[in-house]
Amino acid sequence: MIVAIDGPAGSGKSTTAHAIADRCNLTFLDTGAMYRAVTWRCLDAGVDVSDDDAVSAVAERARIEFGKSADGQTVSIDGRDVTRQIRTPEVDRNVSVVSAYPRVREAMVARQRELGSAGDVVAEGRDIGTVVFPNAEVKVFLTADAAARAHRRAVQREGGDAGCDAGAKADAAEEQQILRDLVRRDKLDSSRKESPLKPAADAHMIDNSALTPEQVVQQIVDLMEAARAKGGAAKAGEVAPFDKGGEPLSPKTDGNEVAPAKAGVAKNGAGEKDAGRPAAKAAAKSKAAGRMRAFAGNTFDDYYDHGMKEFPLPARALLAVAAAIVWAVTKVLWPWKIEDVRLLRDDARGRMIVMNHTSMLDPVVIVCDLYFHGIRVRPISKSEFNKTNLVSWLFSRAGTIPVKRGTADLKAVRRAQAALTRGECVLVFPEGTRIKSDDQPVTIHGGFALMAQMAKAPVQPVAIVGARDITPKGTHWKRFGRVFCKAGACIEFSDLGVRGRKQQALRMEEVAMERVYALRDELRREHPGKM
Ligand SMILES: Nc1ncnc2c1ncn2[C@@H]1O[C@H](COP(=O)(O)OP(=O)(O)O)[C@@H](O)[C@H]1O
Ligand SMILES: Nc1ccn([C@@H]2O[C@H](COP(=O)(O)OP(=O)(O)O)[C@@H](O)[C@H]2O)c(=O)n1
Repeated sequence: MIVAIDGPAGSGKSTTAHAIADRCNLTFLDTGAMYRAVTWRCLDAGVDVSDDDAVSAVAERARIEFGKSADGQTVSIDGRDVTRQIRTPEVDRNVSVVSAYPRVREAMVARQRELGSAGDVVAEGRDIGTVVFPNAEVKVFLTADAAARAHRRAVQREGGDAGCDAGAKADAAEEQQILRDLVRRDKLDSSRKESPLKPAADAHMIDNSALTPEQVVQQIVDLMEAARAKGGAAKAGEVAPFDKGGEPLSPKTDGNEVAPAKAGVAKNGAGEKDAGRPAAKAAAKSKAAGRMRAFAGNTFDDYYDHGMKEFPLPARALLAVAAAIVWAVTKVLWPWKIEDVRLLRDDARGRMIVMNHTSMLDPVVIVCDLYFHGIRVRPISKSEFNKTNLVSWLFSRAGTIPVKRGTADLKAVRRAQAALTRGECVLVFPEGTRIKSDDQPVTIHGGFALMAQMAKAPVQPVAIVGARDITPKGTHWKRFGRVFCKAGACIEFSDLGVRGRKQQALRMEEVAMERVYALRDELRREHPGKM
């Protein structure tokens, strides 16, 4: 299970996350400590924190590790233990500037996913529920009023603990200064362009101004239990989820792995035991984590296994240029428009997008539109397309995941699951082939529901009309013409009204395709003559 705790400074995230990790035997991931460590490294090395490039270079090169000591968790950067150094007022004052740089965030998020990859994590920070683990089963946004938070921090600086001692006092002038710094940092964190501090749409808000730490922990443990009951852990005899190595997951893991584990994260009392778990073992073996290096002999599989934002720089640059060209050309030749596009763009979660299939323009529309809104889409493509190395090369850089049709291609299922869990969208055409006329027989391939279910991701229906007309049956000529798409609301497994994983997957197949065809029919009514 992944538990995401976000909130402003001094709201009790670390205290709460630490206690939950201890109580529920989860890995504790303190993401703020990572931004602090980078900030400390820059200050220590005399790097100007207002220099985006210089700071980003430090972050991209940094090796950040967590460890354990008698006092709790330790953090080191490039081999230096900086557990205490990262908590100074100087780091406090500079960390929000450092954490606002996009390349710093990209490097930290990749490392956080890597550290959390074996699953069973409680991670705390500012963007955990929105960006780092958007498919976390439990998301909490902790708040407390600013004066209470400043008081807690002032007491903490003086070696006390407001959580244990409600009457603890701190120096009033110091407290005022902390309050000013904290309000300034909250403002910077909430107003930055990249991953600002904000609650995820599905986060539970907990204002703990008047709650004890124990009460907060209990509330979250209750939410975890409710989530577990709702998710209905995979039962014996039903669809068995698979880990990265192809082994069925143990009942304790839940398929929420995002990428394989590497050593270095402090696990609360479960280190050795976990190393023996099949999922963790297999994950440790795989290479699918962290940024890929350019010209390092990357294979096609490396591309299928990595997040698109982890592709090497030349591949990302190529994709940006290709997306811009394809967008411009298709907009001129077949002016296309997506109705209700907000439903697609304004959701940070990894979603399984399902669509009717009429032409090669269909994936282009979705992939390009979402690309320019920061959302990466992985189309599932027939492996028959990959006839030559050149095609495989191009398709792998475009983010496609190949599937061997007519087989239970578990590799493709696991790759799609990993992509969804990372927060990427996966695009599937369940009709399997381009449908050129309404009397063409259609067989729906339902694997998409299983992939979504394993990643605990919703399914989003989309329909397209008009694209069929640009390549009429029997010709290769392309006609000009307008193309219309329409996005539907996400369908959640929990809203299907059926119990049991198998039944839910079957129902999802039906409901999702019904919605796709209902959207298509609406488009046909709105744009008479478009098929
Ligand atoms: N519910 C609470 N009531 C009172 N004090 C709290 C509460 N939760 C945390 N604290 C105290 O506030 C201080 C800051 O908490 P911390 O967990 O470090 O916050 P954050 O990680 O959000 O910055 C700590 O000394 C902690 O013991
Ligand atoms: N996920 C995260 C975590 C922290 N941060 C940044 O790192 C700073 C320090 O985070 P922290 O969690 O250690 O801060 P406190 O809440 O403990 O004071 C924050 O003010 C943010 O600027 C972030 O941008 N994203």
